Amino acid sequence: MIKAGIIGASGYTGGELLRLLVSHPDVRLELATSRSLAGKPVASTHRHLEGFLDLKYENPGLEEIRERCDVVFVAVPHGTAMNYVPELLDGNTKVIDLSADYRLDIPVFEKIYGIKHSDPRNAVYGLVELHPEAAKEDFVANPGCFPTGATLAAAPLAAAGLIDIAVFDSKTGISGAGISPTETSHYPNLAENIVPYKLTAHRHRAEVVQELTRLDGKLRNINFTPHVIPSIRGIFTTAHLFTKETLSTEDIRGIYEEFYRDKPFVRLPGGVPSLTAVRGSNFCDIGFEADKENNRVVVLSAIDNLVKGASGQAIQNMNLMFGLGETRGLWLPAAAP
Ligand SMILES: NC(=O)C1=CN([C@@H]2O[C@H](COP(=O)(O)OP(=O)(O)OC[C@H]3O[C@@H](n4cnc5c(N)ncnc54)[C@H](OP(=O)(O)O)[C@@H]3O)[C@@H](O)[C@H]2O)C=CC1
Ligand SMILES: CC(=O)N[C@@H](CCC(=O)OP(=O)(O)O)C(=O)O
Repeated sequence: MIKAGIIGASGYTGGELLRLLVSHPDVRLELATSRSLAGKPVASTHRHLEGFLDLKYENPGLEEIRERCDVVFVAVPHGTAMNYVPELLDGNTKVIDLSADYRLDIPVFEKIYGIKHSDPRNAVYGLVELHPEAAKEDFVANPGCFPTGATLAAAPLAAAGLIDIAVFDSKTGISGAGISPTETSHYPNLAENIVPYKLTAHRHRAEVVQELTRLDGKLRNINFTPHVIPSIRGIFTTAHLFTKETLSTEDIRGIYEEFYRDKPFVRLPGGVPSLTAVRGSNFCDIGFEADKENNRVVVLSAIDNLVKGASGQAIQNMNLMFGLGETRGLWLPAAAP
């Protein structure tokens, strides 16, 4: 059994890691850390786990965490994960970081986040569908939630060198903002509302640019605008991809089917994808339609931000890093109505 630990287990992605790992056939949950809740039962705050685990939150030193765990998921805010990762990697423990600290080249990270990086190491970007080499690593940077949905929506056309301009319009549920309440998450501000933010310069744009330009070095014009919607989970992305050639919907289907062949968590169900069809699952559902008149392809993607956008994708990475089947413990349908 793989002994797994979670740093930052009291948060939303921590809770989702616990939910998925508690029934993973090859994992034993060894450790859930919290600075503020040490000594309290994990199920006293993650109420959905009542009856599933006896763990109590702990707050041990990094050396002890390393000794007790074969894998550690770091689920703390960006700018703080880099305080944990170097010492965790100072042994045989594998580490998957859910924060943004190791997703970008360091100069790009420092510019976008305004944070001085304290650790010079690089990590593989763990978007498994594009980076199978992550399986060979002991340390993986788990992708951002918006970039997962946006990059998967555009990757096949980028890899074919067909995109001229990419415009991503994404809508997220509020759990993307983490467990601490904010003005935006206050019920009267969000219910019956839609809140666009960081209209032209959201920090996740850099991840989408990094990944799409890896696929097509000539692609320059990449735009991203996020919105918060009054739902708890899910990211729905509408990508307007202006193409260099006129494509038909059938052309696009051929390109996407070929690109995502043997990628179990990307589905092309036909028609318009739905957040409810992926909620609680590790799937990314993609739909598309050609607008021949304007050389535009509209691609739609739906993910659960806490699963494919964070904790599920982290477990997908863990499975591959330990030589397990990619879908192990993750082959679950959505909690649709
Ligand atoms: N929510 C989402 O949809 C996604 C989140 N992520 C990333 O995953 C990471 C975790 O996100 P999320 O679970 O939403 O965050 P939360 O705010 O819900 O939880 C983070 C937890 O980390 C602990 N923490 C906070 N500050 C520090 C610190 N300075 N040092 C150590 N521990 C700290 C807190 O626990 P305590 O105070 O009990 O110690 C807190 O419960 C973040 O980097 C986030 O950006 C990535 C993809 C999607
Ligand atoms: C609604 C909301 O605030 N979402 C967050 C993104 C979610 C997140 O956790 O970002 P990472 O994937 O980089 O960790 C934001 O816009 O900053």
